[in-house]
Amino acid sequence: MKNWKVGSRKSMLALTQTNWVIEQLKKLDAESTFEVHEIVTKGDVILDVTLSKVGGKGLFVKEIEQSLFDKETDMAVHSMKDMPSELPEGLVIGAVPKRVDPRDVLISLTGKTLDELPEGAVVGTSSLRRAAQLLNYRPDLQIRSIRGNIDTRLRKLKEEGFDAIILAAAGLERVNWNGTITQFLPVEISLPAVGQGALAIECRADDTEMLALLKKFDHQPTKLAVTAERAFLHKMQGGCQVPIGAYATIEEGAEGAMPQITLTGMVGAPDGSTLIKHTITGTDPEVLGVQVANHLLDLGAGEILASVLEENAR
Ligand SMILES: NCc1[nH]cc(CCC(=O)O)c1CC(=O)O
Repeated sequence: MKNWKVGSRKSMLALTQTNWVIEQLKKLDAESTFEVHEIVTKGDVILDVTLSKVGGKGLFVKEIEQSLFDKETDMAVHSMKDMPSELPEGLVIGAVPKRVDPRDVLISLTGKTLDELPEGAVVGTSSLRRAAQLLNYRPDLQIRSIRGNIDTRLRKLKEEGFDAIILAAAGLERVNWNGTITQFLPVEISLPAVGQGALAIECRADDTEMLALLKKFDHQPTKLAVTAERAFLHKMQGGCQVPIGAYATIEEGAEGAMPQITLTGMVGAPDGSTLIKHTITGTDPEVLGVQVANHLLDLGAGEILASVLEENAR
């Protein structure tokens, strides 16, 4: 019998995810109770600046991690894509639940798909990754920054003159707003952010009781895929504010054989002029992430990322 304290951001999406995780954990451990602690992060406070310019990794997780260290909370539910590729010493990801749809989606007021949007249409996104890929596919589009939680962005779509906005399918699915989606963008056009569609449950590395509970909730194929994507991100030295995407799929091996991981990585110039992508299949997620990253670095990804960092410093 234990009362676990669960840290969460205050947004509708964060609280929905946290409550969903709690429901699942209750099924695995009927003895325990859980209480949610709402925590405001830097990313929630600074809303008027493009994410890539706010700077610093882990904008949405730092304050929550501090509360874990201070033992004000015992676990925290994050969107995996908001997690920096390296965790602070003393904290671990205790469970990676099964991933939901990893794709980006287009939401347009007129119901027009990406191919049908008129010449010069205004598309809202503050993600350099999404901008790079959209402009590479449709150089005529105008990309405009849009910030805020998903409810705010859907309101701005209507009120601020966007023809369309791009969001993650996962967030909309979790809050039951799939009905707003006009088009699921194929990963060949918009490679998702590292970890998109997955959750990370973070806890203290020495909390064996918590770890034992979370272990039951871990989804191995998702963990393998996300590990490969995050190894790639780490080698590219990127946070969530860089024009980097990665997506891994898992093919279960025959009886006793290792699952096959197919990882695609992407780095793009935010103006869409250059897009570098590469896919490799292997069995070791860490090795695979580094291999894909090294291949992209050989093709000039380092120069693209350096010029983005320079742009942000201005
Ligand atoms: N950038 C913010 C963010 N962080 C996690 C999600 C939801 C999707 C997910 O969990 O992968 C979103 C919204 C979005 O990108 O549309």
